[in-house]
Amino acid sequence: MGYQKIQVPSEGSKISFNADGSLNVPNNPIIPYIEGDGIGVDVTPPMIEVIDAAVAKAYGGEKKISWMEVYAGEKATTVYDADTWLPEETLEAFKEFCVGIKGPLTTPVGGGIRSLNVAIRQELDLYVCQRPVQWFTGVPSPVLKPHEVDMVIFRENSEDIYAGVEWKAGTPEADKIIKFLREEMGVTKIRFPENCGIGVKPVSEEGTKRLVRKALQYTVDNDRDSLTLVHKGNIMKFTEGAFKDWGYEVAKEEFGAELLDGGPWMQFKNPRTGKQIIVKDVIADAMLQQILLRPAEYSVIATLNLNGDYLSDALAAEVGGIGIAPGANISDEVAVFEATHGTAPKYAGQDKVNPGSLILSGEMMLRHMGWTEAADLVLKGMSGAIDAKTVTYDFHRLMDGATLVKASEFGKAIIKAMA
Ligand SMILES: NC(=O)C1=CN([C@@H]2O[C@H](COP(=O)(O)OP(=O)(O)OC[C@H]3O[C@@H](n4cnc5c(N)ncnc54)[C@H](OP(=O)(O)O)[C@@H]3O)[C@@H](O)[C@H]2O)C=CC1
Ligand SMILES: O=C(O)CCC(=O)C(=O)O
Ligand SMILES: [Mg+2]
Repeated sequence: MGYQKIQVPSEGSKISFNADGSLNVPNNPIIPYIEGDGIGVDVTPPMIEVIDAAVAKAYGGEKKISWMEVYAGEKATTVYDADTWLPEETLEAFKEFCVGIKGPLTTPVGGGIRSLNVAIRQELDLYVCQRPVQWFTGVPSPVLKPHEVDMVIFRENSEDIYAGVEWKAGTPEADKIIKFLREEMGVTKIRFPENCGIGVKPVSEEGTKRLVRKALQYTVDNDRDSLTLVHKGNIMKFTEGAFKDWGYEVAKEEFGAELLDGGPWMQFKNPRTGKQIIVKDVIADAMLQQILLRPAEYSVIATLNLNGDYLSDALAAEVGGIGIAPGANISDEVAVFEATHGTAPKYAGQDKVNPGSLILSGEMMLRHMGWTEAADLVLKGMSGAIDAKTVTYDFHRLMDGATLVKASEFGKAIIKAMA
């Protein structure tokens, strides 16, 4: 399509799909990226530099990414107009080019615009938020055995209270919903019905099953030994509880899982390796304790949107913090890779923060594209830079004898360590 402000690179071509549903990645793919608000200016350039260096080293010039800037957030309001935060053509570009990456975008608390990050996930139906949590040797950690932390969160990305279906206290809309609940639905448990905000938590069978299906398939493909459904189903029975029940149903109906010792846990054999896979569930509050005290017992996690948000940052803290926690938002057609952290406004523009989260999101992107040699080099570079104790402020403040480097210098240290 013709774009208004987006400059499509003259070199390069689109990633597309083969008839069997696999990705067809040309040697010179065009990859759209959003720089991001706040520290976006600090982490996006090193990400591009590191990914380009890994691709060049892995393929000796045979492959190369053509980066294409697309706009969202504050930058969009300057490139387009003051009211345009998420241009339609940005979404179109992600759809057309199938694979992209983004820096963080600001969301005001309380009032103002709704989350652009959530809007991108909703508009493109990126229903899986995949966030791997893995420790790099030498990274400072508050847990005793950080090497035991190796989990992959599959967070449902399109439903739940996170979808933003809510009304402000005192508005006619909130009052109307409260009146309906009390007068037509017999609800007596709204403690203070006057001046009360109301939020809705949609959780569907379809939304749950497509997420859990992806998580179980990942468990099989990556020879993981368990999948844990994390929920608060004791309290929210028909949303979080239903998520658990539908999750077990997918395991039973689509993966042949059977009850383990009378249930509710289940098990099935990995059809690829013959190894046992346990499907279990843990209540969300207990899970926040479990991941600290018994991390070795958890591998793949499937959970609803808000739980997944909380778990992502909590788990990231165990392996060095959100400065190094990557992520991906994936649908059946489009994937947009994204750091777990936000815009950290107090550090914006200082070339100070850890670009590791976005760089590792880039690593996930390369793996998604099938460019595994380049992805492996990014991991090698990251490990090497940390081994050499050349680290940004977040690691430096917790590491003895380390050399403090800027965001851009950390990128260069990664590239140096790829050699
Ligand atoms: N996907 C997205 O785009 C996301 C956007 N946001 C948005 O970002 C804004 C700010 O949110 P906030 O709650 O402050 O959360 P942030 O993730 O932006 O920052 C919280 C703290 O995490 C640490 N941190 C974050 N990024 C890095 C990094 N790259 N390197 C090292 N440390 C880092 C800093 O800790 P310390 O102070 O200890 O140095 C920082 O103060 C909000 O508008 C929020 O809505 C939030 C999350 C995700
Ligand atoms: O969209 C936002 O502002 C916050 C999103 C967030 O924290 C996340 O997805 O992890
Ligand atoms: Mg978050």
